Amino acid sequence: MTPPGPGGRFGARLAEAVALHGPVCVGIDPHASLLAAWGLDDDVAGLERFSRTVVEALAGRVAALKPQAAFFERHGSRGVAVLETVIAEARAAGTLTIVDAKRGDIGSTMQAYADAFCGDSPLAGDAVTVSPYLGFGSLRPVLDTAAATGRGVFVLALTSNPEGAQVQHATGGDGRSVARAVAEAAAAENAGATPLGDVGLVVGATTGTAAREAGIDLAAVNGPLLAPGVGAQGATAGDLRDVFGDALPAVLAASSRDVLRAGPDVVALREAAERTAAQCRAALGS
Ligand SMILES: O=C(O)c1cc(=O)[nH]c(=O)n1[C@@H]1O[C@H](COP(=O)(O)O)[C@@H](O)[C@H]1O
Repeated sequence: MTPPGPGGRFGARLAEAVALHGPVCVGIDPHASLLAAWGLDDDVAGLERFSRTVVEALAGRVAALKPQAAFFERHGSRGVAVLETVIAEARAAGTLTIVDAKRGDIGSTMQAYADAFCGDSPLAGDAVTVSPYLGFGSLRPVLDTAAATGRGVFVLALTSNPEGAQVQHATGGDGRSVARAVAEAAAAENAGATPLGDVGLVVGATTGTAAREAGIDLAAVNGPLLAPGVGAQGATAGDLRDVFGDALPAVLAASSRDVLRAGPDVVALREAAERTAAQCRAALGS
């Protein structure tokens, strides 16, 4: 049975949210060091206070929130329960969530991940990040479940970390790099969708001209382009132009620590998110 989705197609809902709030997604990454900086203990109560403060500060004010599952999982099942609360509270406030879980496995297991993150489960947000390194085809269950429930999928293509290049720029027998093959497979999923398809890519804001050099036509992907790395990893809003070229209208810049450092004061968190959104809007000309 197809579980009920969150309402409407993801690509369209994201485009609407970006038009309203700007092209920025704020990551909820409750690092132990951030909990300490906020005067909270590194335990489930601290995690919950931190995460709910971010939702209270930013829900209804940013295009999307991106909880990083690892920071919840490191607290065990009670941490995962906090992640479920974050997803539910953001949804109640009408704010999209991208659950950053970066899952990837053989197809039969991928269906279980699809059920968890795109099905009738409290861990299902509006979109999920996935890893294509068991083969793009292994993602089929999550692509199909997401499509059936109105959710989105962000597939790693050119990640923001320097080590990613070793795998992502490797060339296959057909002469295409791994990243280019991933981008073209995503484009095939999004063919004909307007204004944006539901299968996005992750392309780090730190990757400079790598996409162009690899012959990747990011505009042809016709899906949202999640660009982490703005702020703490050294990328600026201005770098987005170089990275994305004529694909800029599809970009959703992501920043976590750079915004979260402004907390725990909710007004300061809002100002930090607004500042990032204004810089990205200016850089993207949107
Ligand atoms: O999928 C992601 O969001 C992601 C992909 C990537 O290539 N690089 C990357 O940093 N991320 C995530 O984006 C967040 C970056 O956090 P900050 O560096 O604090 O802004 C982390 O949760 C990362 O796991």
